[in-house]
Parts: sequence; structure tokens; C-alpha cells
Amino acid sequence: MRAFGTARWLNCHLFGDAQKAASGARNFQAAILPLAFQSQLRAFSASSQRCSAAQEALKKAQNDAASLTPEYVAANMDPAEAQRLERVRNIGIAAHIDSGKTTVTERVLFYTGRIKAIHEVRGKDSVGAKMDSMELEREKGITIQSAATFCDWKKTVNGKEELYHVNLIDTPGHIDFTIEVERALRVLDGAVMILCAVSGVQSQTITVDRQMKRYDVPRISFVNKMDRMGANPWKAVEQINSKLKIPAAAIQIPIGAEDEFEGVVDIIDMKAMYFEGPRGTKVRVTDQVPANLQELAAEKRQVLIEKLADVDDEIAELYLDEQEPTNAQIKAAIRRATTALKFSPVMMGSALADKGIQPMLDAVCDYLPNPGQIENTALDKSKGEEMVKLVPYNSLPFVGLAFKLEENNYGQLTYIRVYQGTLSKGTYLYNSRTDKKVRIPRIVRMHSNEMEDVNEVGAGEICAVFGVDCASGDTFTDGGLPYTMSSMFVPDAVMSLSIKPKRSGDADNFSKAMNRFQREDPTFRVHVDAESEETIISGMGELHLEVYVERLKREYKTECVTGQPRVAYRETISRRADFDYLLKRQSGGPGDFARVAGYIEPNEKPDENHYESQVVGGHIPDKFLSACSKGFELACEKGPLLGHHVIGSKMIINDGQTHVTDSSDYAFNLATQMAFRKAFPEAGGQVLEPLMKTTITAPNEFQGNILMLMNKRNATINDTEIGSEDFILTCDCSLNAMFGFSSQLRAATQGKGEFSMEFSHYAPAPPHLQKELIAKYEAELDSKRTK
Ligand SMILES: Nc1nc2c(ncn2[C@@H]2O[C@H](COP(=O)(O)OP(=O)(O)OP(=O)(O)O)[C@@H](O)[C@H]2O)c(=O)[nH]1
Repeated sequence: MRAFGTARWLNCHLFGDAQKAASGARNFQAAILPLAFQSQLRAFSASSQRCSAAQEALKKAQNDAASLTPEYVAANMDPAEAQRLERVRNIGIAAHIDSGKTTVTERVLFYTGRIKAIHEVRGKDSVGAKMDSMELEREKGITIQSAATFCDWKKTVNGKEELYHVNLIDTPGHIDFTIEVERALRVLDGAVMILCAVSGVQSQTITVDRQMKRYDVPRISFVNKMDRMGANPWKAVEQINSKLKIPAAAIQIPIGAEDEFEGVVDIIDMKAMYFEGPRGTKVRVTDQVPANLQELAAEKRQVLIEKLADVDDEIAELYLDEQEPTNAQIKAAIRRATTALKFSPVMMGSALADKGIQPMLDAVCDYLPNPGQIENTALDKSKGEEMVKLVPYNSLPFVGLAFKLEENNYGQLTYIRVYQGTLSKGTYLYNSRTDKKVRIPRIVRMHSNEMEDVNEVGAGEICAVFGVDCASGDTFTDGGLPYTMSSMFVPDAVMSLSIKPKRSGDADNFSKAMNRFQREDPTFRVHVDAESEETIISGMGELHLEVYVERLKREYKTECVTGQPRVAYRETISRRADFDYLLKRQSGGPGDFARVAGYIEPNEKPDENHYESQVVGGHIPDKFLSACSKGFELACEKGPLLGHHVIGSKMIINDGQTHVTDSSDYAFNLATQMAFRKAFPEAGGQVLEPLMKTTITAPNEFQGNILMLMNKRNATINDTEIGSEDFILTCDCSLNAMFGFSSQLRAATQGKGEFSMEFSHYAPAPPHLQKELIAKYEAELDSKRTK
């Protein structure tokens, strides 16, 4: 980063944009340059031998880039930038389905003045929550798309107000929309993990926990629904520790519970908080902790200090010296440990009853990191695999990530997280994947489905731009930096459906919709099957595909017919088999001749295929070897058993033969494909099916029913955990056996059971299923041949 910041400065200087160069250099020097290098630049400015000095300075900057550690940046931070960043938070709200994410967000928007009235999810006023803007979301009462918004929170510190700018993303809880959670977490600096006070850690909580860990997202926890019967925040705190393995401790205790839930006691400052006035807008804070809670407050404060002593050196030292840390020391330790992913402070409340949200917002500002405290890196394409650090300074060259695309009534909207530099309206940016230059005609800040125009957005912020053609996950720079940011994890599709519009007149709308959905959602894929010529859509599960079929109907007035859901099988081999294949065809004119010999065997990496040539003595010239490699790729794309992808295979070609006139790329490509297909059965070719990690939660009385359901499906039960009311069963089950499971679960549990399913791994399908599938595939091929 530093190298190119310098490069830009040098460019400005060399090409005569003196004013820009001067200010760029000033900012840049003040911001991050080591002293030695600053003097080098000063010397350089004075020098008349521009070219050689420029080269030297560039070289030095490049060599120095490694020393740009977060500590260095923090120590040398421009105070104005540091102050600006400290007032910015980019946070996400993630949790199990129905924990109350949308309800919490609605309160956040209300208390920060972004909305004037609160509307409930599935509320009687039929308006629906602000963040569930899609008609389908409001109807089903679930969040499908993540929605971005921003708000300003006035935090009162010692009677003085401090204004924080919070960018917030409400994410869906259902696993089928997991990509929405993934892309939100990729660009956020912190998260609020919401748990239900009755259910504690649930199946989807475990999934979002895994995602937060994947992207190193620090979090605070909020135990919601304290007004519900059976609410018990301590169960949730214990489960965050035991199930999610995150050291966590409450920083509040509840005043009452269930319908007597009144407020919370802040056990750091030892103050009681009551939420009064219309919709709990007035927070009454008092030093009088209710007498019956004083002992519990002191006990839980001690638990908090002990937990912090486990994860924070400063508190550990005080603890060992038997000294009581001050409130400020406790707060500073919570922030350090939370930012370092070693701890999660737990708060509690009831969003529906308008209690506990304001202190949660304070905690977002107090304990979650600002954009300057997170290390973000990019790949420097000019240096191979070298990673460079990005620094969220407005004055540096621009680097941003397009993390989400969305089409609305005004056109194509691209959400961008600005990692470095400033994004200004009317400027040009480069897409580092396509190397195309794009103009940024309009920048907006999103507020669910509404927007506000802005002229400029600073480093560390999130915004959306119009009229930029790109794909989800593209990196944009100001042109000088050959950077690309690592993209997010996109899971493989596990299910597909054939689909076509009912009326041929809808074909146009149908293809428009397919294009849009694909661009917006990397887990939704569309292809046309070469043989059947059917359009196939694939995605993360039944609900995922169902939602798109429904959106086609509602948003594009295109009703569709869909086929049976299909599983994405894979094919693989289990042992080595040698081959020696000769392709020799003579049909009048020039013939085809190619001989390839070698072996296939299982690859060390079971998800990937590998091709290698070990041909010596030029028996197959290089020009034909690349055709062999292509042939292997093609053979893996359409496996010999079912026509599904082959994974985990390795092909080595070590000998062959050519013919002076009849050998060609075509002949070697085809011979390799044929050789692979012929050797496949001998190499123990088999069909793999996706196994799903399935978690089922239901009241204890249904345990027998559920076990029977899962046994019928040949599930491998990994764990059963019996709680006071509910039990949780975790198992691996083939996707094939899970079709229609939701209705059967409903029937078996009187609608009280719920489940979540996530792809786990591929495993050999049972032999009878393999036989059945292969026979069906062959029959299909035969019928096509006879047609
Ligand atoms: N009793 C009670 N109910 C709540 C509370 N918060 C939310 N709910 C209810 O729980 C249900 C789910 O709330 P949502 O806000 O849609 O939950 P969500 O986590 O956004 O749901 P998904 O987006 O579908 O995952 C709604 O019926 C809410 O009214 C609470 O504090 N107490």
C-alpha cells in the first residue's frame, strides 16, 4: 500500500500536478511514512535528478511495505483520521432464525431517529418491519436479503453527547440464504449476536458463529426475548462458553423476567436502568440497584472479572495481586479482549417490549472495534502472492470491495465497503478483475430500500453506487494500485431444479430475471443442460430455489413449471488403474490418430482434480500435451457414470504416440477423454452424494419420533443433547433423504420442531442407490440415442 501511495505521489510530482502532489505528500507523510523515509522524500523533492531519485524512492517504499504493521499505523496515526474512525462502526446483526434480529434493528432505527415509528415483523398494522422490505419477506416473516442501513447514535458520556456513525446490516437467519450472511460478515468490523432467552444457543447460532470465526468478526452478544415465559439469560451465557467455546460473561443482570421484566442492572457501573416513556425512549438510570439483586450483581461482576482475567493480561495481573480493577480498566479490557476475538460481553433485554436496546448500542460503540482497529489486507497482483495491508485513511489511494449487487427500480446498485481512500461522485475507478475503468455517477447511503444521495464517502465506510457494472466480490481501486481483495467464501450448490416459463411469451422476462438473480447471488446458478436443453437452476436448498421461483412470479409476472429437485452428485475413483488408449480413425480423408498411456488414481486433495504429464523423449509433443490436459478437464466435467462432475482424481500421462499427418489437438483431446472414461470403472469409479450436517431441535416429548424419522433416512447421529424442555439432535444425513423433510418434521412434532441443514461433505452413495442412478442415466442416454 505504502509503495503505491508513494507511487501516486511521485506520479503527480513527475507529471506536474504540483498542488495535488504537495497535499498528497503532506497527508501521506503525516499519515504513515517512517521518519527515515520522509527525509528521503524531502531530499528527493529538492533534487533535480528526478528519474533516478524517483526510482530509488519507489524501491525503498516497496521494500519498506512490510514494516507497515497495525501497531506502526496506530502509533503514527494522523489524529484527525483517528478521531473520525473512532466514531464509525460497521456492524452486522446475526442470529438463529426468529431470534428477533429484525425486531432489534427496528428499535435501533427508531432510537437513533432514522424512523419515526416502529412496525413489527408480521405486525397487525400490515406495514412490516423497515428492514424486511421485500414483499415475500414481510409475508413469510423471514429475512431473505440482508438489508443495509446507517444511523447516528448519540452516546452520553459524563453528561456529554458523543455522536457515532453506525453502518448496520440485518442478515437472514435461514441457512439457505447463507451467502447473505457471508458477504455481510466479510465487510463488517463487528457483530451483535442475538440469542433467544428461552432457547439459548440454537442450531443456526452455531452456523453464524462458524461464519463469524471464519472472518474473524468480534462480537457482543444480546440475549433477547427476556419477556418470554421461561426466559433465562444464564443458560445463554453458559452455552456461549460451552457450545461456541467463546469466553463470555454478562455485563448486565436482568431486573425481573418474563412478564415482570423491567430493565437491567449494569454490573460494571452498578447502575439500574429502566426503559420508560413511549416505546422505552426514556432511559432512567439510577444508582439504586434493587436490594434483592445486589448480591447477584456483585457475584456476576466477580464472574466477569474472573473471565476477563483469563483472557486479558492487565486484568490477570490485577487479579493475581488481589486488586479490584476500576470500572475504566474493566471496560478497556472488555474492548481489548472483544476486538482480539477472545471474549464476548453479554447483554440482555426484550426488543419487542422496547427494553435494553439503548445500552446495547452503547456497547457497540464501547466494545466493538472501529475500522482503524481491524487489519484488512489485499493481494498485490504485481508481487505474486504478497499481501499488503490497507489503511483506512481518506487521503490514501482508493481501495474498495463490491460485496453485494442489487437491482432496484432505479437500476443496478452496488454495495461497496471503502477500505482505503475516499470515494467521490464523478470519479473514475478501476475494476481490478476486469481492468475496466468505470465512472461513479451517483453515491448513496442505503436505508433498507430507500436511499440518500451523498457526494463523498470516506475510508472505513459502507455505501452503494449506481451504474457500475461488476460482479459480487470485485475489487475497485483508483487505478494506481494493482490490488485485489480476497473474496468471500461461496459454497457449492447442493440442489438443482429444471425450470421453464409456463407461457412462451414470458421468455424475455425469464432470462432477465435469471441474469439478475445470478449477478446478485453467487450461490444461485443457472445453466442449460446440453443434452436435455432444459434450464437448470441450482442453489443451497429447497427454500432458496423456492424463493427465486416465487420472485419470478411476483416481480417478473412469470409463472414457471419446475421439475423434481435434483441432487448435485459427484463421481470419483478409489484406486489406481493403468490405461493405454489408441484412437485411430480413418474415414476417407485425413484421419485421427493419438495414443495416450499412463494411469489414473485418487488425488491427494479429494475436492480437486490434477493432471500431469510425465512424457519423456517427445513421444507426445508439447503442443498436443495441452490438448490432453483439456481433454482431462472435459472428462471431469461430465463423469462417465452419471454425467456429474468428477472430483478427487489424478491423471498421469507418461507415454504416447503420434502420426505424421493424422495427429491433431482434437485427436489427443478425444483420446484422453476416452482413456479416462475407459479406465474409470477399473479405478473403482463410484457415485458420491452430498451429506448434510443437520440439526434438529424439538420439545423433549418428540425425541422418539425424531429418532425414528432420522433412522428411516439412514442418518448418522453425531450428538443428542437433552435440555430441560428441548433436545437438539445433530446428525449427518444425505441430501437425497431430506427432500420434503420440513413437512414430515412438522407432522411429527405438532409443528414445534425445527431444523437446519448445511452441506458437510461428499461421501459414497449407498450401492443400491448408485446402481439405480446409473441404470436411470443409461436408460436416458439410450432413449436419446434411439430418438
Ligand atoms: N416475546 C418476544 N418476542 C419477540 C421479541 N423480539 C422479537 N420477537 C418476535 O419473534 C418473531 C421473530 O422476530 P424477527 O425480528 O423477525 O426475527 P429475525 O431473527 O429477524 O427472523 P429471521 O430474519 O426470519 O431470521 C416475531 O414474531 C417477533 O415479534 C422479544 O423480545 N420478545
